[in-house]
Amino acid sequence: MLETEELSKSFKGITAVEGVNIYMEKGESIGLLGPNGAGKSTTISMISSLLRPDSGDVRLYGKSVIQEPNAIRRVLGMVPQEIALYQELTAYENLKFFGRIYGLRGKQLEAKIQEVLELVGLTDRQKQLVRTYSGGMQRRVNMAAAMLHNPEILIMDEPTVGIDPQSRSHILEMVRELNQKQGLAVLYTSHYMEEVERLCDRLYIMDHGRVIAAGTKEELKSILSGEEAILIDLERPNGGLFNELEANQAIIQTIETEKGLKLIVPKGSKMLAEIFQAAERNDAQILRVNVQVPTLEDVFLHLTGRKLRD
Ligand SMILES: Nc1ncnc2c1ncn2[C@@H]1O[C@H](COP(=O)(O)OP(=O)(O)OP(=O)(O)O)[C@@H](O)[C@H]1O
Repeated sequence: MLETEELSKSFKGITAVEGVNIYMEKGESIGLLGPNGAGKSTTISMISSLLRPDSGDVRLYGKSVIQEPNAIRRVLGMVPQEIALYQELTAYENLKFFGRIYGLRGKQLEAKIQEVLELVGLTDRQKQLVRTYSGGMQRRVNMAAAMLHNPEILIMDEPTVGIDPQSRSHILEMVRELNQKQGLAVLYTSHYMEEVERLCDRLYIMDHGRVIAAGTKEELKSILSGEEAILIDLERPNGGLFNELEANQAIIQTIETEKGLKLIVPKGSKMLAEIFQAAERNDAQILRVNVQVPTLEDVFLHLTGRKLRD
């Protein structure tokens, strides 16, 4: 249905996106995952025809979006990262305004406004000024606005950044239902691994403007199928232990965590005795040790050498 061909974009000599190929089938839920500055927003701006690529193209049902931008605007609902609403109008008035831009009028517009308000759970609050809403509620109005023209594809740019946990959970649930029950195709960008794991069928991992890995969650995790993670909770951080483990050739990666350390080791390697000996040598108090199968977070770390969020 939708695909990009070698999309590239630079800003004043800085490469934001380079050679990105992404495709999306009808009704699919795709995640675009990467740290800040990876090029996610730039990519979706080009997909939605808001930004012209330096080279490459976007195709909707085989036709170039650059040549026919209106075709994608008709089928696409876009929820931008920034809240794009009139603060001094009510949610209802905002939706009326956006509905008119989409060419909706009269009873049809009225019915659609009520339908999308219901969808985002704001029917009861529709007559209140948007500025009195929480960030999460404003984001929900943004989503409602993106749904007014019955889009086939919903693109969401980090929709849960900076909002309260209740609204976050509400948004995730809503997106899942729209995708699974109504067959809406979703392109979801995030730097929260758990969100894309919950929502998306397939993932593209971006870093420094490029797609560095793509596939289903299972496919991506199989990159690390030969590895496992050992989580070590320490009474307090211990630099000596970290340095010793980091220097150990048998350990693939040593990462500091909130509670202590995480080691990526070859599957089945019998490292525990060695870890306890190292702890003793460094006077480190181990509270708990857990062995874990790799997560998508580990896959990201493996591919980039960095954590998703610092
Ligand atoms: N309009 C612009 N002018 C100059 N540089 C830009 C512009 N838009 C993006 N960039 C740069 O391009 C790179 C990619 O940015 P982009 O916003 O696409 O990343 P992102 O993955 O969406 O990150 P974030 O989560 O922070 O939005 C960054 O280095 C950014 O500073």
